[in-house]
Amino acid sequence: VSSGSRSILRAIDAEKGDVRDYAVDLNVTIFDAVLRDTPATFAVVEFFAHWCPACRNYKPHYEKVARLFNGPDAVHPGIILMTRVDCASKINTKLCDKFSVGHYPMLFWGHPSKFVSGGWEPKQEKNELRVIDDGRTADKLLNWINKQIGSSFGLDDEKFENEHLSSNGSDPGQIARAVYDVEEATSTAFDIILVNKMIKSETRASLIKFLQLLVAHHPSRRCRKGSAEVLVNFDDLCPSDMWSTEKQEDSDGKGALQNFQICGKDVPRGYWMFCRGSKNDTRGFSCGLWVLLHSLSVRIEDGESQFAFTTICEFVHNFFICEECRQHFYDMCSSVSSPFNKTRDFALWLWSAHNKVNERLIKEEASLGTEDPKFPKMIWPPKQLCSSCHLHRSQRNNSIDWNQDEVFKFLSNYYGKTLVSLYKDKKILGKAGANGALEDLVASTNALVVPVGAALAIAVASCAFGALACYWRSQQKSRKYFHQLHSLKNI
Ligand SMILES: Cc1cc2nc3c(=O)[nH]c(=O)nc-3n(C[C@H](O)[C@H](O)[C@H](O)COP(=O)(O)OP(=O)(O)OC[C@H]3O[C@@H](n4cnc5c(N)ncnc54)[C@H](O)[C@@H]3O)c2cc1C
Repeated sequence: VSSGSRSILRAIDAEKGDVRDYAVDLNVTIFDAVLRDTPATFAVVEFFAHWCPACRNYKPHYEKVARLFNGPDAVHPGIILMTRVDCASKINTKLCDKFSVGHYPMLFWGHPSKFVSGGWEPKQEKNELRVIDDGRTADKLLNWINKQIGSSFGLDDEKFENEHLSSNGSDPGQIARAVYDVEEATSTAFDIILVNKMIKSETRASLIKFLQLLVAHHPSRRCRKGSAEVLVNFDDLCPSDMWSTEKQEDSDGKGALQNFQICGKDVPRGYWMFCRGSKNDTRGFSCGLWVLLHSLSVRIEDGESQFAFTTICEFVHNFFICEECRQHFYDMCSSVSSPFNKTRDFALWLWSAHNKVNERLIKEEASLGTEDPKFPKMIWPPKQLCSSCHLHRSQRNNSIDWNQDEVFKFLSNYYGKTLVSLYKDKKILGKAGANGALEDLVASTNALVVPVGAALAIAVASCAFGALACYWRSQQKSRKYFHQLHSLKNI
């Protein structure tokens, strides 16, 4: 779930008495955004009225089904978004009229996008939404759904015994679901940085460099936008005394960044679509971080490859809170002797570094029994994903001989185009308003607007440094003007 997902998650997390609500409460203000941006393939919308006794009695049935599909603990995540709209709430009157709601509860089924700016007419032949006519109990509703999509979901399905959690080892299309994980990993990485107070004088520059890389090359537009906002307001958001005792008292130690969401407030949390493990606590963030790093590595230009290399090495070293991981990664970074000057070389280096980690973990996890049985570590990509990448297996040490041109081609496609192929945030930024300059800036993928290497040069920005610098300068000017005005008023 993306846009509106914070409200969704709040709704999902809301505890009402002891009964947890899984269905997402929608109203007219968030209806389109939530349905437009959910990563789920299907949606159910229940129109009801809070005063209607039949609706009250129906609620536990609906919730039993919603439990399977909604929320971070969903048994079958990312397939169906279950929502409800209270037609007795005045603001929703027009919305309910659009769907010709004639009785309560009335349930609709369809592709989420078909609900957006849409409606339903009883007599229209080509209705793209269907009324669920046989969903009066949880059993019946789930049966109806199973018939629509050929599934065999059961009300008693438990988390992680999930036949739909297909291992992503053989289907290249699966990576398209990871764009939401990359957003979640980015947000999580920044949360970790804040909670652990990792922005220090010696790590600031490396964070700024990483933000630059994100502004220019993050596969998600809203993460590019958020990163640009952090970057241009860096001094305000991350003042050098941000962890001082005084500041901590009034801001829980997170400084002005506390309420800032690097990828916007609506990114999915706790979902891990591509990176969801079949056991609790496997995969998730570290998988999402790898996917983010690979996706950056194939998006950079040749001329940025050395910058990307040092930036990622420093980021992992300073901010990846897994001591063993960052130490191993740092060792691999340190063993590189000559600078990168091609995207290809850096992308292949990162791929090979990841495979070295995989190789180590294959043995380690097998001996400790800590592997995720559905997602065993492997030297990657397996033949099923890219047969042309494999030349043959060397007899001597059983290692794989790779066709590196093919591997690079595969990586570029997989972490480039395919990763963003299902992405739905195209309209997320809305109209260019006060932040127009910033929005233009992140409008296109690979909008390289910050001259890479100019990290701190933004602080002495001239417009020659591009749109971001211009934007930063205009911010500074209005800020200065505001301060002057403020001091004048005080006089
Ligand atoms: C920088 C970094 C260093 C780490 N170091 C360690 C460590 O030292 N010890 C440790 O226990 N854990 C380490 N981890 C965590 C570990 O690598 C895994 O992320 C974690 O175990 C979850 O594994 P996973 O099955 O989700 O697949 P991951 O290894 O996280 O991979 C995610 C996805 O990337 C794809 N992939 C796999 N291999 C490659 C490759 N070579 N190139 C491109 N794509 C690939 C696959 O689709 C896979 O599903 C590290 C993580 C990161 C981000």
